[in-house]
Amino acid sequence: MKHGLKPGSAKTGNMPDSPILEIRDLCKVFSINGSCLNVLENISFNASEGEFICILGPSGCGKSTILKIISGFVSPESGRIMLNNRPVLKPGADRCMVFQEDALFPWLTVEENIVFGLKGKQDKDIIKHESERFLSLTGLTLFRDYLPHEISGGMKQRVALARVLILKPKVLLMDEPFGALDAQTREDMQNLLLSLWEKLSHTIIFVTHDVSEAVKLADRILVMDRNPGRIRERITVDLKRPRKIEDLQFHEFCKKVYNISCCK
Ligand SMILES: Nc1ncnc2c1ncn2[C@@H]1O[C@H](COP(=O)(O)OP(=O)(O)OP(=O)(O)O)[C@@H](O)[C@H]1O
Repeated sequence: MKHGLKPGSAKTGNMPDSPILEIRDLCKVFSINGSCLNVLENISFNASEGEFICILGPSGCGKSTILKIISGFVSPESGRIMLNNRPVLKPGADRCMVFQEDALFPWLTVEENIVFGLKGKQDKDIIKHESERFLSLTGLTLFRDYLPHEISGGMKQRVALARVLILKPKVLLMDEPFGALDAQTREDMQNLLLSLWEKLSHTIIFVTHDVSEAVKLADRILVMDRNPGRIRERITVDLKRPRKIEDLQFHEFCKKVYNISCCK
């Protein structure tokens, strides 16, 4: 059972006292052609261990910038990030990112891509063991010797997911990872991600602009405004899991979130 929850239940608003990730008062300004763009203003939220948070908002509201700041690749003007009570000041393997573009190494096989981050850090037996485990968890065992150009877009995203999960990050940062996939593959990937999350208990911060994707996946949804990017609303998704888009309750919840995210 993951993070002390009953299987099939969503978290309610009662988060443990000590979050794994604390984001406090993040502000970010980008300078473009001599003028300043106030991209993020006072972004604050916590994530509990094993929590699945979706950040939902319109294009340009700063969703990706939040992930880049958490990953340590972009510095905020002000504010702080604490991971396990330690300040985040630079990139680290405890925070891994999955993007919309798979960014696999085209000259490496599926298996070589998956174990790439372990090379030189673990001994051969452990790498082999972990490789088998993650190939199996992501349904890629039969495709281990294929090159990226020989597999489908959904399979590439499975490789991208396995490649970061094998590093056992504390926090998985996902930037519209399924945005380029067709509807059926996208649903398959959402289900795969949820099953991996149940087994591996990662904390996930997932960016999307798709309301039904956020409702299907999240324990909590942070709805953002733009210009400047701010958190307008925090919504606990108290629907039972697994969530099915054909259920009336799911549909009603999506309508509620849609109304919140669309009205000013
Ligand atoms: N390195 C940069 N230099 C200047 N401006 C930037 C930079 N990165 C992002 N921006 C600007 O910051 C704003 C927020 O960008 P960001 O990519 O975080 O938004 P987003 O909500 O993820 O958008 P989308 O959903 O379209 O990906 C945009 O106006 C973007 O042009």
